[in-house]
Parts: sequence; C-alpha cells; structure tokens
Amino acid sequence: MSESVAQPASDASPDHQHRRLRVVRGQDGVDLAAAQRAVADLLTALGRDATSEHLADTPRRVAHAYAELLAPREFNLTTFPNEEGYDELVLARDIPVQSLCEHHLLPFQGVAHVGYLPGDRILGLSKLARVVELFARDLQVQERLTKQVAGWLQEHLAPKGVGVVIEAEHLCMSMRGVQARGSRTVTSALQGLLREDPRSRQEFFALSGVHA
Ligand SMILES: Nc1nc2c(ncn2[C@@H]2O[C@H](COP(=O)(O)OP(=O)(O)OP(=O)(O)O)[C@@H](O)[C@H]2O)c(=O)[nH]1
Ligand SMILES: [Zn+2]
Repeated sequence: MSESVAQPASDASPDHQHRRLRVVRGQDGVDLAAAQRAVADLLTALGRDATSEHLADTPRRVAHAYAELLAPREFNLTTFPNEEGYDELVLARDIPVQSLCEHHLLPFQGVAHVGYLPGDRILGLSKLARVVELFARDLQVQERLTKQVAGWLQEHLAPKGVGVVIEAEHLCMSMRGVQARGSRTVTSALQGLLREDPRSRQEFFALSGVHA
C-alpha cells in the first residue's frame, strides 16, 4: 500500500485546523490482459465455449470486475483537533462490508461496527467506512480484515482505544460446501483502552449491538 500526504488545508483558522493524509492503494499488480486470458482458460476448462457470442466478452468483464473489487477508492484521511476534549466513544454502526474470501474467491458481505475513544484528534466520520473499504477490497479472511482496520486506525489516528466488529455471511459457506445459509461470522479486534478497560470494552460491544 502506498500513501502520500496531500496539500495542507488553505483555511488556517482555528476552527478548520484539519489535517489530511491522502490514502491510495492501487490494483497491486493486477495484470488485466493475463487475467483475461486466465478467465477464458477457466471457461474452457469448465466445458464452456469461450468463443460463443454470449461468453465472448466475459473474460474482459471478469478481469475488470476483479480489478475493481481489489482496488479501494482513494480518500483523504481528514482529522480535526479534539478541541472540546470529547472523551467518549465515537462509533459508526452497520458500515457495509463487501470482500472476497481468499480461499474460494467468493464474496463475503455484512456489516462492520467501528469505534474509537479519541485522543488529541477526531476523525472525519466518513473515514471509518473508508478504512473498512481500504482493506475489504482485497483477497481476505475476516479475521485479518478486522485486525487490519483496527491496527490502521490505531497507527494513523493514535486514539486512546479502537474497536472493530465485523459480522458477515460467506458465500463459500452458504452457496456451496456446507450450505449453512444465513450463518454469519462475527469477529472483533480491540486495541488500547477498549481492550484493557472492562467498562470501555463492554460499552463498545453494547453500542455495537453485540452481547459480550
Ligand atoms: N477462518 C476463516 N476461514 C474462512 C474464511 N473464509 C472462508 N473460510 C474457510 O476456509 C476453509 C477452507 O477450507 P478447505 O477445507 O481447504 O476448503 P473446502 O474443501 O472448500 O471446505 P468446505 O467449505 O468445508 O467445503 C473453509 O472452512 C472456509 O469456510 C475466513 O474469513 N476466515
Ligand atoms: Zn471461502
């Protein structure tokens, strides 16, 4: 992943002392032409006529679809000084999560609840969902995705604590294999006070709607 720092905000009045970090993750080595050839080979291997009118353009579509699913959108990580000394939890509930399981290349999807206890700075609210997408648009396992979101926020925001819960249904578990339709997997990652302080931890899970 590569990151670059954007221009500082031009409005330097105290109310607008925000800082921005441009967060960029490209398609990390996606070779579209090779992917297209591989999809054509897969169709042939599956006994399909990859040259038929219906399938002729499918390799191109699939290659582009995977490239898109593996490339999170760029965003500015905008933070503001915590001038009011806000010291309670900030929690964004029910952030949609869509990712691809690295074992079967099938989607898993659900919601994330992401919260933090502010330190010196607070975060633009939309950025919690942006960070989820940053790691979800990858080949993933849910546990790693959960930890990456928490670790990244801890590193870049330096809050007093951070917590992430993800609840997701894996199509590899519901459409095929065990076919446990409707089963959702819940994972969590906590850092700082949300991990160490029982009251904060309990409050985070309560606000997330998870009974711990
Ligand atoms: N821990 C974890 N496992 C996952 C995740 N996504 C998929 N899996 C599991 O990865 C495992 C891969 O196991 P294998 O036995 O190699 O694959 P399989 O033969 O297709 O297994 P079945 O799904 O049981 O048919 C399966 O149990 C999947 O349910 C995830 O995010 N986290
Ligand atoms: Zn899977």
